[in-house]
Amino acid sequence: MSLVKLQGTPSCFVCGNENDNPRSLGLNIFWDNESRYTFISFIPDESWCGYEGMVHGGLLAAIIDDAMAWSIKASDDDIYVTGKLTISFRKEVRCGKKYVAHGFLERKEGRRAYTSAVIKDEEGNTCVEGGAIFIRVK
Ligand SMILES: CCCCCCCCCC(=O)SCCNC(=O)CCNC(=O)[C@H](O)C(C)(C)COP(=O)(O)OP(=O)(O)OC[C@H]1O[C@@H](n2cnc3c(N)ncnc32)[C@H](O)[C@@H]1OP(=O)(O)O
Repeated sequence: MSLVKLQGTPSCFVCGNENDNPRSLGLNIFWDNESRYTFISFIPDESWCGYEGMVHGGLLAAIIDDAMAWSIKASDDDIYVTGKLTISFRKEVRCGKKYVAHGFLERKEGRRAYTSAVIKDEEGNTCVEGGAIFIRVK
């Protein structure tokens, strides 16, 4: 692994900082230059829950969205917004356990960027899978 820390977006709910967005999760985004994916490590706390002890799926979708957005940004300064987001929850994500998210840029076609992402637990099990089409803003 050869991880580079990306700057984050100060106001972002996922990768922002507490000064610009007190409600941000404040997650650090890294880019792996060798494997060419984003790397986000996190340990959810109880405030992330839907059902008790189980992390809210919408919040996991936000992390997946960010992991994919940054997989484009790592090699492209243009602004892309999420046009279509798909997500599959394969295994519950529990508060207090450690997880990693990876986002991959698959390909670009015109203004579209096709991406994918996963969230895995410490044992390497895939808990969440995502895919998205991002659209480059004119
Ligand atoms: C990396 C740093 C930042 C990290 C933090 C932020 C990450 C978070 C990312 C987000 O969550 S962004 C917020 C959620 N997304 C939005 O609010 C986007 C709202 N939608 C729009 O603004 C417009 O619908 C959009 C800019 C996506 C498209 O409108 P346009 O009028 O510019 O495009 P147009 O409709 O002409 O379509 C352009 C191309 O995109 C394609 N397209 C548009 N929407 C699509 C869609 N939903 N699914 C698939 N393809 C789509 C469309 O078919 C077409 O393909 P072709 O060029 O090949 O003809």
